[in-house]
Amino acid sequence: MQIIKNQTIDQMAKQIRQETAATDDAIVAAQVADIIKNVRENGDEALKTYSATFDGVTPATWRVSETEIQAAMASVPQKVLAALRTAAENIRTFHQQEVAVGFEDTPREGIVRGVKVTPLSAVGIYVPGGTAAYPSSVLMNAIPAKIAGVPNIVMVTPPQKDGLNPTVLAAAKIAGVDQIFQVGGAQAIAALAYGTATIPAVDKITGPGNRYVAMAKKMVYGQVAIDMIAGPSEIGILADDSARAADIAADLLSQAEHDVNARVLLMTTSATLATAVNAAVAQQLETLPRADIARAAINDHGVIYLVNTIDEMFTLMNLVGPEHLEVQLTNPAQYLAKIQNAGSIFLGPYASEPLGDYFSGPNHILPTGGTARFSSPLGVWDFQKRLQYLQYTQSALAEDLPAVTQLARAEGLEAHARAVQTRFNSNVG
Ligand SMILES: NC(=O)c1ccc[n+]([C@@H]2O[C@H](COP(=O)([O-])OP(=O)(O)OC[C@H]3O[C@@H](n4cnc5c(N)ncnc54)[C@H](O)[C@@H]3O)[C@@H](O)[C@H]2O)c1
Ligand SMILES: N[C@H](CO)Cc1c[nH]c[nH+]1
Ligand SMILES: [Zn+2]
Repeated sequence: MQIIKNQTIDQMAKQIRQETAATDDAIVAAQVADIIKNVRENGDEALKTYSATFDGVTPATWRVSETEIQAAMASVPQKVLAALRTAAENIRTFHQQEVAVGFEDTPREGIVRGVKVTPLSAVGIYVPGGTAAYPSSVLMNAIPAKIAGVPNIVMVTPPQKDGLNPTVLAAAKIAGVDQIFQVGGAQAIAALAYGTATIPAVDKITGPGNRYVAMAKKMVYGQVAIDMIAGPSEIGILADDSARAADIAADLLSQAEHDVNARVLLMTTSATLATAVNAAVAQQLETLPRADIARAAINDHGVIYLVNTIDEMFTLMNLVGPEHLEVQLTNPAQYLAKIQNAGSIFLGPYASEPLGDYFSGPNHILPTGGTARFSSPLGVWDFQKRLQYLQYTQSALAEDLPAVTQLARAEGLEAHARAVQTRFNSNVG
């Protein structure tokens, strides 16, 4: 990894801003715009072309049948099913605490105002499947949707030459997904946004994916809602001399192996640790099955910042706003207050990032590319919406009438003033 040292905090901040901006690729944008247009105009025919081109296979049917799901379930080893079920339970107990409830109040006699919360009617969940299978992303998407009460959860995932990964289908069964379609990439996002003859249009699309998927979600926003930009994985680690180089290297590689575009950062006050982490990364890469992907990510998007103080680390990491942030500093919990921008935070020497990817309960669908400045982890809140309501008695209306008509006329909106006045007149009259 490149080591940045002997620079001022302003110089390092400038480099971080440049790296973050570089993730929004104009070539990808143009390609994805084309795919969306084609799917919108040509529906399933366009899906066939893109599946053949990008996935090397056009499935005989887009929809996965119940028989295929049952067969997949039967083929998954019991130990894997047990682990999936325990993970599902941990995710469920965590997310049940996120349920938003409405309220109703009576600010004065005769006035009732409130907010009612309702689930979205139909959501599309994207489950990645380009270079790896992601049963964990099925659980992370579908369980919060289920808790929110969404009646129609439509899953899409890229087709595979040998059929869909059985553990992905088992996870969908465990989580209660309603329909599964084998289509991936930007074309799947376009299909969910606009609908095709076989794939239903939904109200919101959630879930992670590579840069094509992330760009497509960004582009269909407005036609449908999206959860966030959840693109290629990222990890930022803050470490001092108390951290073990081998542990840091392992966690950096855990995210680097996702994608050649994954971003991995270490900020440390220790020059000795920086050198040791670099050596450990090189050594661990030698035995990693997905070394090619991880090496490309480390070489192209891997940086170690050697900083002067712990405060500098937090200032710079808040500029990055990484998807995952590990705090491997002495007494890590004391630093929570200093963190403003990060998707998910892992404190101390034992909270290794993959615990969050698979198992412990917090969601692994998280904002990337610096968007943790304004986005949050996927949660039950993403599958709920709010409606407001208001009711008045006649005497409450009489009391508020003068102020409301004043405000309407101050805006030059006479019809508004008359609407309220008329209601009052007709009711007294
Ligand atoms: N941010 C998060 O919350 C989070 C969580 C899990 C995974 N991830 C990320 O999800 C991604 C998974 O990526 P993946 O590639 O394995 O699966 P994917 O399903 O995201 O992407 C595969 C699809 O990309 C499309 N594609 C591939 N090359 C293309 C090209 N040249 N032009 C147009 N489309 C193309 C194809 O349609 C293919 O089906 C990784 O980047 C990983 O880091 C992010
Ligand atoms: N680290 C990914 C989010 O960036 C989530 C994941 C799923 N499986 C393994 N990892
Ligand atoms: Zn991961």
